[in-house]
Amino acid sequence: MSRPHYPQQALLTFADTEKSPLSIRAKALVFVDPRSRELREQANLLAAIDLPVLILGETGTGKELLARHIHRESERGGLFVAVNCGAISPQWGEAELFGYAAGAYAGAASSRAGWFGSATGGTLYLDEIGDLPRALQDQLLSVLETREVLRVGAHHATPVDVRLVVATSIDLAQAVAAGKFSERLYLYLNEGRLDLPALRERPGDILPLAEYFLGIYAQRLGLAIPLLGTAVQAALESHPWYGNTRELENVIHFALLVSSGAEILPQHLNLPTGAPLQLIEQQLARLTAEERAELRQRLAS
Ligand SMILES: Nc1ncnc2c1ncn2[C@@H]1O[C@H](COP(=O)(O)OP(=O)(O)OP(=O)(O)O)[C@@H](O)[C@H]1O
Repeated sequence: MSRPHYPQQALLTFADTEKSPLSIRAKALVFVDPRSRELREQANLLAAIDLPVLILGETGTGKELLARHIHRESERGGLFVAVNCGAISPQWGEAELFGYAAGAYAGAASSRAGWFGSATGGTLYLDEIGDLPRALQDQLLSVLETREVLRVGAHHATPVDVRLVVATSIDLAQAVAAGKFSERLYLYLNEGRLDLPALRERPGDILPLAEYFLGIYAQRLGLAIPLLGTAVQAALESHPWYGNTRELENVIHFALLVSSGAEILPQHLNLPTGAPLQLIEQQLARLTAEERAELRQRLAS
C-alpha cells in the first residue's frame, strides 16, 4: 500500500490569537475583583505543581492570558505554544500534535517534532479541548500518563517534558455524557481545574480593565488618556458583557477613536443592546426537558 503524502505546509496554525485585528495582546493580567484575586492565587498554586490545568470560561474571558500567566509563574524555560483544537484535522492531527518519523509519509525525508515537541521544556496550550478529535483524546491521555510521545511511523516512544494547559468554553461533563469526550481524559484534566468567571460575575474588574485598555490604546495612538465620566462608568458596570473582556477591550478602543475631548461620554461607547442569539441558544441548551416544556407552555399562553 502506498504511503499518503503529508501536506507540504503545516495544516495547523498557532491559536487564533488575533480574534480582533485590533487586539493588543495585553501582557498584564488585570485581576482586581475578589473572585479574580482568589483565582490568581489558585492559578499560582497550580503553576508550581506538575499537573495539567483545565481552564473553563466563556469566550473572551481571558483563558489564554491566564494560561500564559501560569506558564510565566511556572518558570519553565521553554516556549508557550498555543494550538486551537478546532483547527486540528482528524486525518493529520496525530502528526501535527505528536510529530512523525522520517519516512512516515511519502516525501517526508526528515522527522518532525509536532506541537508537543515544540513545547518541550515549556507549556502546550490546547484551546477548545472539546473539539479535539475523539481518537486523539485517547492518545493525549496516554501521553499524559506515560510522559512519552510516539511519533507517527516511529518504533520507539520519545520522553516529553511538556506542561499541558487546556481550555474550554463548553461544559465538558455534558460532552462526556453525550459520548463526545473521553471520560478518563476529563477526570484526569479536571484535577487541576480553574473556573474563570464571566466578566459580569466579577464586576470589580470592569472599571480597572477599562482604565487599563484606555491607557494602553491611548499610548499606542499617541493620545492623552481621557477621563471615564460617572455616567460612562455606570454604563460599563451595568452592561452584561456577553463577549466578556474581549468585548470590553473593543468597546474602549472604539470609544477612544470616536471621542475627541478629554472625556469619554456615554454616546462614545456604542454598547450593543439585547443578548446575542448565540447566548440565548446556549442558555436554551442548558434547560432540562421539564424546564423546556414549562417555557413552551408559558410562551403559548
Ligand atoms: N484579566 C485581564 N487583564 C488584561 N487583559 C485581559 C484580561 N482578560 C482578558 N484580557 C484581554 O482580552 C482579550 C481576550 O482574552 P483571551 O484571548 O485570553 O480570551 P479567551 O477566553 O482565551 O478567548 P477565546 O475563548 O475566544 O479563546 C485579549 O486581548 C486579552 O489580552
